[in-house]
Amino acid sequence: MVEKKWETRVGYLGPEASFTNIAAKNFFKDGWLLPYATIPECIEAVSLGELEYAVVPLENTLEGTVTLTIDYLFHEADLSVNAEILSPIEQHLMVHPANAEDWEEIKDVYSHPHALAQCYKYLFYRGIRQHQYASTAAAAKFVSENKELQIASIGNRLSAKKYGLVVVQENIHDFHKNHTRFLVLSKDKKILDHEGSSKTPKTTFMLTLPVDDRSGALHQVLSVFAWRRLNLTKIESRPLKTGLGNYFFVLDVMEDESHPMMNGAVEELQALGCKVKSLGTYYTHQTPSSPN
Ligand SMILES: O=C(O)C(=O)Cc1ccccc1
Repeated sequence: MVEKKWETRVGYLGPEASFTNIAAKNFFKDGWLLPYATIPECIEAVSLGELEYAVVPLENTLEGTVTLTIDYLFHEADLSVNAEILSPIEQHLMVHPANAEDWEEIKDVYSHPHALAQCYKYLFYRGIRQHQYASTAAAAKFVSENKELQIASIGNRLSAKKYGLVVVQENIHDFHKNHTRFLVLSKDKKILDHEGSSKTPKTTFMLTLPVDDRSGALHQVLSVFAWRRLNLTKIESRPLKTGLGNYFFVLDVMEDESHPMMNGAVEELQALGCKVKSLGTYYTHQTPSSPN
C-alpha cells in the first residue's frame, strides 16, 4: 500500500459503507480513512499511535449507549473526545439479489446489535431470528458472500450498493427519530472545529463515587453542578466490574472545562472523595442522512 504521509490517519468501525464510515467521511473530508473490524481495535490503534483519530459509535436514540465504547474508554484507554458527530439513521432490510424474490421467506437476519435493536418490533412480529455482527456493513458483506444461506442484513443504502445487495424493505426501524452519536477520539485534548459545528461546548466526565458508600453521595455530585447552573445533558451508570453495586458514572455537561465554574465543580467533586476524569470539551457536528 502506498503510504499517504500528508493525510490525517482516521480509523473507524468498518468495513467501508458502515454508518460510522459515513459519519467519519462527512467529518474528515480529506482524511485517510482506515477501517477496523471492532471498536476496541480502532480505539487501541489511536492509543498505539497508529492513527491520529478514531471515529466510533457512542449512543443511539432508540437503543442508548454503545456499552462497548463507553466501557473500553473507561477501563482500557486514555483518550480524549475532540468532536461528536450526530447522524440521522435509517435502517433497511437487504438481501442477496438471488434471494430478492423470496425475501419474505427469510428467517435469519444479521447486523450490529444496535441496528437489530432499532428494528426489534419489525423482526419480532415476523419471527425473524437475530444474529449479531461487528457492524452493519460487515453483516452486509457476509450476506453478499453467502447467498445459499438465504439470510438478510440490516443497514444503510450505501452498504447495499457497496456489497451488491438489494433493499427489500425500507425504514424498518421502530421509531422515526433515530439518530446516532459518534465520537472523534485522539490522544490529545483539543476541540476539532468543523465548518457547521455547533460551537456550543460540551464536556464529558467519568467519575466514581467516594468509597465509603455514604448515603446521598450521588445527590451531592448532582448538587455540585446544580448550584453552579451547569447543565447536565446526560448521566449514566455503568458497572465498575469490581462487584455488584459498584458503578462509574458518565456525565455530559454543556460547558467548556476551562470555565471557572467547571474548575470549581471538579475541585468540589474531588473534595467529596470522587475520582473525576474529563474526556475533554468538544463541539457537535450534524451530518445529513446517509447517502444513497
Ligand atoms: O457503523 C455501523 O454500521 C455500525 O454497525 C454501528 C452502528 C449501528 C447502528 C447505528 C449506527 C451505527
